[in-house]
Amino acid sequence: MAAPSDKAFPVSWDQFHRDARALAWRLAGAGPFEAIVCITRGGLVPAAIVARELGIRLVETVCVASYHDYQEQGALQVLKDVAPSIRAIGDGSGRGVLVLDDLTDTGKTAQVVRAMLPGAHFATVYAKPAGRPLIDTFVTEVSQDTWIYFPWDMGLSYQAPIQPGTSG
Ligand SMILES: O=P(O)(O)OC[C@H]1O[C@H](OP(=O)(O)OP(=O)(O)O)[C@H](O)[C@@H]1O
Ligand code: HPA
Ligand SMILES: [Mg+2]
Repeated sequence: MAAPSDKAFPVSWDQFHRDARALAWRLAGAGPFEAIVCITRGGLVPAAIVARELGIRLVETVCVASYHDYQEQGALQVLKDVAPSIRAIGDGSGRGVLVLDDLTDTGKTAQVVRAMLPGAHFATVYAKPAGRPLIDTFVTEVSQDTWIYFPWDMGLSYQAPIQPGTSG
């Protein structure tokens, strides 16, 4: 089991939209892409934004789950594979396919999907150092001991002041 992350990187909807759009700008020169494969569930959100920016209407999912408890990675499960019609792109290599996820952490998820589509272009909005070598394009790198808090996982709540004992 990995050590719990002690730094927090909270991301608002606005910031996520800006960062996903910045990813689309970087990807605009890396294509053309015939299809997007998004790694659910986190990849669904950047996939919607990038698909809109790059005009890609063929969007497929590969369903992978590994973090079953908060900050704890368990056995990686592929719940749904990539459709044969998408695997056939690029003469079966995946060339011309854009694989999208919200982030790469240990890189294990990207590694499993890379084995399915070796020639595909892999992109994430955020990357940690261990996963970075598996990703072709990303926007922001955070340290390995940082936990990224996505807007769909959060709600408004009271924040204690940095200086203890000074709350009003
Ligand atoms: O690089 P790794 O260490 O493999 O971790 C990265 C993966 O972990 C999270 O997905 P998760 O399995 O939690 O499922 P979710 O997208 O449904 O939240 C995240 O969305 C990435 O897909
Ligand atoms: O830093 C993270 N944040 C959210 N989900 C994650 N899944 C793996 N790492 C992370
Ligand atoms: Mg995921």
